This record gives sequence, structure tokens and C-alpha cells, in this order.
Amino acid sequence: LQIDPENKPKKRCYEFLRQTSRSFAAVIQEVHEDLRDGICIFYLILRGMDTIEDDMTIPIEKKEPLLRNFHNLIFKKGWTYTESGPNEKDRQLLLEFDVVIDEFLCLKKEFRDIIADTTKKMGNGMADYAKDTVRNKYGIMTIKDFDTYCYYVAGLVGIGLTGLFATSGLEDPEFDNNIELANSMGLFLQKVNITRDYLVDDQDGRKFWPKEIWSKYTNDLSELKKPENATNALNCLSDIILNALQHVPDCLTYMSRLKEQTVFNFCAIPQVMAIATLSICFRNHDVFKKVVKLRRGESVKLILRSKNIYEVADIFRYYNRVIINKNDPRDPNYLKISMACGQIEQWC
Ligand SMILES: COc1cccc([C@H]2O[C@H](CC(=O)N[C@@H](CC(=O)O)C(=O)O)C(=O)N(CC(C)(C)C)c3ccc(Cl)cc32)c1OC
Repeated sequence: LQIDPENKPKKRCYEFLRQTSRSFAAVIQEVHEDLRDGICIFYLILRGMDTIEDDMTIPIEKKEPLLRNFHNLIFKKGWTYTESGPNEKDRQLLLEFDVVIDEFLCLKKEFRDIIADTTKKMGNGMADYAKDTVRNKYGIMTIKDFDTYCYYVAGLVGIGLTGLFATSGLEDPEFDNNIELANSMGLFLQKVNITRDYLVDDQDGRKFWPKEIWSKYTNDLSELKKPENATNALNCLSDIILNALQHVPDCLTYMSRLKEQTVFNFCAIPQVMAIATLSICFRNHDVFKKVVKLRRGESVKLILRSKNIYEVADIFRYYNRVIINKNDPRDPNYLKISMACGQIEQWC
């Protein structure tokens, strides 16, 4: 029997975690030990699938079965993926994916079932979108489409994590019934990322902003970045931010129901970063010139403050006010924005 005293595979998984996302890795490492490994492995499996979905060098004939089959591949000891493109950010993770699989197989069965079920649904959703040429050519069409896409890539993560929290015993077993709220946790984060990443996605030729929104302001999403379209660009930006803001009450309700401190921090930190990012993006033309990022000092302050629902509600109220103060009566979305912010103000 070969015992690995320091259990190197597990260490290696946390090294991958640190490589993929420094700030978030630190938050995961603080999570209660009954959930830490489950969340770390879940995160790496999702990262692996996301890397395959993002890799434009993989032909759809190979990508589709890979994604649809990923929930089985995570049970295949020794499996790795060696054909990902040269510039793929997480190439190393896929090259050593057997390490992730070994750790996944050590998780308790309830965790394996939840992770495998989430991976299966997400893999099929990603495959459906990857092969849909209409969407690839014209991007996401309707707001309903937008919510469906975000459900597959982010809502399912919130729902899967909620299952892990409930199964671990650290949160209410009934916590599992907050499917809608868990979905909102994912949709809010994903929509903020899609809003912030306008330029990066435009440069990669990807259109995530739904046509039902941008077609009110331009004939082509890419045109919004031109200086002569600045007014339409800012009003379109308000429209998609309005869409994201509608998930905030659900996210606050979800967080108000969490009991365990490290689970709360793990959930709250990305949410406060998201509302801060969204408020900085609001009516900020830099969104069409670069990737708008929070200053380091502000992020650190937010991380230190997100300790309980009162502090988190305070933070949401503050950034909500930033949006209200920047709201412009000449913006066609002016009234809807003030209504959405009014709702958030009320919740807080
Ligand atoms: C209850 O639900 C959650 C509770 C806590 C955290 C997350 C969510 O937060 C990170 C936070 C994160 O990864 N932040 C990045 C910042 C960035 O992406 O710009 C980072 O800090 O590097 C995030 O963004 N995503 C990616 C998706 C949104 C697609 C799910 C994510 C991916 C895998 C996992 Cl296991 C978790 C999350 C939750 O998921 C909804």
C-alpha cells in the first residue's frame, strides 16, 4: 500500500487553484475543512471544462463530445487532456487533470454525485451553445437566451455549491430548496463579468450582450466602442446593468440565510466585488476602452468588511447610491434604473 505522507496530489490541486485565481483561491482555502476540498475540486473541474469551451483551436467535432462527456471523464483515473491550444491560460491544469480526478474520487459520494450532476448539465449546455452557429455568428439574441446561457455557465455553479453546502451539514439541509436564489447568485456574477468584459470579448469576436438589448442603441454591438457612438454606448451600458441589478435582491436574500461564517465569506466576497465593479462601470465610458478593474485597496477593504449580512447590505447600499448619483435623466433607462435601485435600497 503506497501511502503518500504529505498527500502531494491534494497539494498540487491547491497550487492549481492559486495559479488560476489568486484572490479567490485564498477565499476557498479559508473555507471550513468539511467543504474546502469539495469546493476546490469542484472549482478545478469547472475550470477545466471552461478552458475546453474557451479554446477556439479545438474543432467543434471534438469539443462537443468532450463537453458532453466531461461528467464521465472526471471518473476516469489517469485521464488528461493534452491537445489544448498553446495560449490556453489553464493548459497545465488539463495536462495534469489526472491529479484532479484522483482527488475527486476521494470525495464523499454525496459530493461526487452533486459535482458529476452539475458537470453533466453544464457540459451539455456548453456543447449546445458551442455548436449553435447562429449564436456564434450573431451572438446571444434574446434576454431569455441570455438568462439561459448564464444559467448553464454560472447559475448551475451556484446551485451545485448550494447542494454541497446543504450536504456538508454546515448549512441547513433545506438550504437546498433555494434553487432560484442560488441561480441568481451565479447570474449576477456572470452578468457583471459580461458587462465588464465588453472590450475583451469584442476583440475575441464573442458577443455576449443580448441583441434584444443592444439593438435599441446600434446595428452592431462592436460599433458601440466608437467615440461617435458614446451616448448610445452609455445608454446601452445602463440597460445591461439594469438587467444585472434585478438579481441583487435574490443574492442578498440568499446570503442572509447562510449560517456558517466561512461559507458566508466564500459567497459574499465575489458578490461585493461584483456590485462594486458594476457601479464603477455604470455610465463609465472606460468600459468601451479597457477592462475596468477595482483598485487593489478597494478590493482588500471589501474583503475585510464582508463578514456578516449587515456589513454586506451596507456595502450594497453604498454602491447602489453611487449608481443613483450617476444616473442621468437623459438616459432612456433613467426611471427603470431608479426603480431597481429603489428596490435594492429597500432591501438593505
Ligand atoms: C453560491 O454561488 C457561489 C458562491 C461563491 C462563489 C461563487 C463563484 O465565485 C467566483 C468568483 C471568482 O472566481 N472571481 C474571480 C474574479 C473574476 O472572475 O473576474 C477571481 O477572483 O479571480 C466566480 O466568479 N465563479 C465563476 C462563475 C460566476 C461563472 C460561477 C465561480 C466559479 C466556481 C466556483 Cl466553485 C464558484 C464561483 C459562486 O458561484 C455562483
